[in-house]
Amino acid sequence: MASNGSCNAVDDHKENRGGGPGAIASVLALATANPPNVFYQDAYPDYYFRITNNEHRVELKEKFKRICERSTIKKRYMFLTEEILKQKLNLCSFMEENSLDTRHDIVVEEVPKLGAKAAVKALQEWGRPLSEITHLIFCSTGGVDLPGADFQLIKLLGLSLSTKRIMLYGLGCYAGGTVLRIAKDLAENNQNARVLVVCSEMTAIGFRGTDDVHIDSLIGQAIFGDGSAAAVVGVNPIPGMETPFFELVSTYQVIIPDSEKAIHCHLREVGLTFHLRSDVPNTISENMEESLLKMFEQLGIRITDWNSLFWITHAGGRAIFDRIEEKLGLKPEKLKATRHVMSEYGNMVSCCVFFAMDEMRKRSMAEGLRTAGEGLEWGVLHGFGPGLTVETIVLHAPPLRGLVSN
Ligand SMILES: CC(=O)CC(=O)SCCNC(=O)CCNC(=O)[C@H](O)C(C)(C)COP(=O)(O)OP(=O)(O)OC[C@H]1O[C@@H](n2cnc3c(N)ncnc32)[C@H](O)[C@@H]1OP(=O)(O)O
Repeated sequence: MASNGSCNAVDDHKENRGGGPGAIASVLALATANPPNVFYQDAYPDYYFRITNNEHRVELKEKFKRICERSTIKKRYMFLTEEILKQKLNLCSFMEENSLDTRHDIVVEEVPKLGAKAAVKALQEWGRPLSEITHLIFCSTGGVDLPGADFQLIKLLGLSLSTKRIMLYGLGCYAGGTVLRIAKDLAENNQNARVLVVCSEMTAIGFRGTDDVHIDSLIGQAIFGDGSAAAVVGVNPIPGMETPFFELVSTYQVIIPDSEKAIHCHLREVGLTFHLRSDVPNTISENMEESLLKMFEQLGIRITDWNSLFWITHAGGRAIFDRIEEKLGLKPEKLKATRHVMSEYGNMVSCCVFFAMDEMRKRSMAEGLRTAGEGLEWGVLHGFGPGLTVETIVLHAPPLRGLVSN
């Protein structure tokens, strides 16, 4: 990497801000959670074709096996168990009308609870009084309700009733970047703000059987999993009490032109449908470099090798990581955290970037590295999803100052 001086870029950024010096938001605590039920990918084709009553589709099952194998996923967690599905057979057909109520009964109840599981852990790690949480951003693809999952979470956690809430439904996989972008703006522009960010995603909104035609829907059944993640974001960390793991230096959201039909999902009486074109890996990878160059240029940093950064990328699908590596000349270890998330949990929509961030920081600390970003100072976080929408965040990882493995 060539730069105008790594830390200077952050200092310049601080000085240019209306919020005054020091007003740069950091991730101060982070945690993840999953439902208890684990599904191993090598056994999943048998289970899935049996539970959805599709065992007669022998060739399709073989194709599903190939997709599962090539996904590089080892296991996923899901709230829906065989026991539950046997009682809710309308979730097991391909397009059962009137299944939305069944799905909603589950996700409206369970999405806030799963979110609370991660939030409790993040708040514990943060260690400050609950009353210091000023804002809550809650994000979930499914479970639209009034009052929403944000309201339920306030009750579950016992947060102040005057916590300022933002509820984001239905964004999809780029939302991990979106919530951090909004958290940064809130934290940097409201004195003493501490923003609790929570993502909670459940496949119950779109779990379904299969037909012979819609292979993209079948890919969704092979890769998505349930999970939740939470982070506390704020400026001016209290020395000795709050640890800034990753500074959110700058953010960028863009729609890739003419890619509207590449990933789209629709909430119908049959639940959330999932549509995916096979050009997604190419489209995402081909459009990544331009945004990165633009962002680093604005910070006065010239990158000559993308391997000089640490990478936190949405665990969307194996073929996407392969194309990104090829396109940007990344060494295989650069997307290690993302590939780890894909392998151990599958695609958990908005939560994936937080899982990758947590994995990276824990590994960095366990290995005694200088920063939570694999010992490096600068990194990027990418969320991508319907639109195609890409969220990019430039991250700065300050020195860990003697923190040891947890
Ligand atoms: C929800 C959100 O908001 C955001 C998201 O994250 S959406 C999800 C984004 N993820 C993706 O786009 C997945 C990217 N794709 C992949 O990771 C890989 O293609 C994969 C794991 C699905 C398969 O691995 P692969 O190396 O491509 O294996 P490959 O042998 O070529 O494909 C397996 C089969 O799937 C089919 N296939 C792959 N992608 C397909 C697609 N998009 N549509 C239809 N069929 C597809 C192939 O034709 C192939 O069929 P045959 O075995 O009969 O030839």
